[in-house]
Amino acid sequence: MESERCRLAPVMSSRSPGPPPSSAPASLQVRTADFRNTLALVWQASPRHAATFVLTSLLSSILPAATLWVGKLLLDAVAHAGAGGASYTRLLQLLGLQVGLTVVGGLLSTVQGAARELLGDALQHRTSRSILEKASGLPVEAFERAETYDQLQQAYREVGSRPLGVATQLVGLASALVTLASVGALLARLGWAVLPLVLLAALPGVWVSNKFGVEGYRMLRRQTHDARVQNYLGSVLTSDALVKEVRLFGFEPYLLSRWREYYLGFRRQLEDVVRRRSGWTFAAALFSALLVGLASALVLRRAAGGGLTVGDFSLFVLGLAQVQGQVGNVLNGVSGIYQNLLYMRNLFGFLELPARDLNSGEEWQGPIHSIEFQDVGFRYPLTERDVLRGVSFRVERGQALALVGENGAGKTTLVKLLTRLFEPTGGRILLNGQDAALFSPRSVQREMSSIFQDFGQYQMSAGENVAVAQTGRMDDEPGIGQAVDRAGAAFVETLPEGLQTPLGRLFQGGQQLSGGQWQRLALARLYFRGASVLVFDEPTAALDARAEFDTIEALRRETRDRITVLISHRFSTVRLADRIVVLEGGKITESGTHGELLALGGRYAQLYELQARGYAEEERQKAEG
Ligand SMILES: Nc1ncnc2c1ncn2[C@@H]1O[C@H](COP(=O)(O)OP(=O)(O)OP(=O)(O)O)[C@@H](O)[C@H]1O
Repeated sequence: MESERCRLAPVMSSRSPGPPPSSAPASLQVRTADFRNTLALVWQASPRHAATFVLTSLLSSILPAATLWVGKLLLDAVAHAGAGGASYTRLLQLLGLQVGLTVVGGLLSTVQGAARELLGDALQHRTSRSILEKASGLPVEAFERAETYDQLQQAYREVGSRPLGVATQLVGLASALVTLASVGALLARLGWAVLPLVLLAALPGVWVSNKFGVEGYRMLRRQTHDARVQNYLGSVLTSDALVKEVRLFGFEPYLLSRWREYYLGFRRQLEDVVRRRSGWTFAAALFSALLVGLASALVLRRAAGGGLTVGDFSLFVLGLAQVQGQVGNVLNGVSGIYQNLLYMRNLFGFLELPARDLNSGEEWQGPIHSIEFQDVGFRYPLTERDVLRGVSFRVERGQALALVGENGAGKTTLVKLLTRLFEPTGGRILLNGQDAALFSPRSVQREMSSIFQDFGQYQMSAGENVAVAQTGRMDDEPGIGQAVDRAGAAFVETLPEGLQTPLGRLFQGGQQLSGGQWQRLALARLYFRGASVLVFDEPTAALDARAEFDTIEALRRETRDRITVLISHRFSTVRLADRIVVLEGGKITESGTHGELLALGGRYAQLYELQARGYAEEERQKAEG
């Protein structure tokens, strides 16, 4: 059985890798669809703020040309004022216009910033919710694959900035085009070659930034899996669940050195990219400076010939910076949208994972009276070995069925099939004589309750730890109390706030429980759901002798009008079952009552003898000691 409790959230690294190495490059069609979907995502997150953001951005985009023109008029007017060419009133009018433009610009940019911030927040919330909704609809098997964790991690990383990035860059692109066209028209007046030279000067820098943007993305994409391993190593060092083992065995230095090895690998790749990018960036800057110098020389030649006013020259100097900036914005906008869409694929890729509709199929009604496995086989996805083969048995209401077998025999897998977390890959399961596959998993699961070997220890209140089994009855304190009593979890009453006491070490004020106490609470959770099938996977593993006895008594009691399925390595528990099934290598090798199996003298008898001998030896040593 895999230990899910030890699988820790990947939270330790500052790296932000892209998609996994296996993801194929998306076609143009996919990119176009992603683009549309991203914009839809942004719009739906908050139409009001999205519209405000677009409008204010576009209005702002015409301000630079207007400011340049008014500035030129003002300078020319000042130059002529001395010679009586412009009155003080005229100068004041132009100044008023300039101040007015600045005020409008400030207002637009304030509203734009506020709209962008609120839009970003709404977008982050909406995208996170989509991811969580998707994750909650994924089949259990998806959580048993490393790829799912890669995709989930990548999707989460893109939540914050990418969708807003695409929208901002698109709006920025449109605004830059408007500014470029208007300022470009003003510059074109200064000579036919000036504008093309200035435009050309902006290109190399943008090309370099685009080239290395894509390269950076590919680098992160290659590193995704290793970064997750690194995260895991870091989280082992900071895990409350593992700290005891780590300290005792003293393998912190080993973990740290492996963690650092991964870092050094990432570092080498980063250094390579930074080195090449720096060289290219410098070359681009050099080329750009040459072209700008040429354009300036052309303008100065015209000035020397008396063909330019002071205002025109100032327009050239300021316009040059504007055009360069805007060409950069246009091209960076295009490449930025492209790059952000690469990352958005990670998010959409995750959101497109096939979900399992737990509600598809007929609605199961009423209690389950009988369960029959008919020649059931199972193979985990992407593996090549059947872990269950030709499994057949029947169990009815009022009976307890025990599954026995060595580690890895297939007991938990069988329970996963029974509880419809997985579907058999061969044979069928009959419930009350009807094929379980016809009914929706969710409706069948309502009739089942379980305590798994790796049961949850939820960092919530004690009451919530029980009531999550049936959230419709969250406030049913008497019901929760009864379940707690049935599970022998009386310690809950001694907690500072009773059922309201927060549990676990993760959050402030949380009370930590012992392994056995957590297990009793998980039992209470099992009882809280009024199910007709109860599944106990190692229910006494963490319990002391007294608690084990209580649990066995409870099992007897609970079985009377239900079906109980029990997995245990403790024969003291197993022997009470009405029917015992022995699994070996995924096949049933023996089945019968405790007495029958002992009489048979097979595998069961052998394992039982072994355990009994162990107990007898213990007793003898105690007596002697
Ligand atoms: N998610 C999985 N993907 C692939 N193989 C799996 C998966 N889970 C379990 N297995 C394999 O299936 C086999 C049966 O595992 P299972 O957990 O059912 O055994 P078990 O009898 O419950 O063992 P234990 O007594 O140790 O809990 C094992 O060989 C195991 O490696």
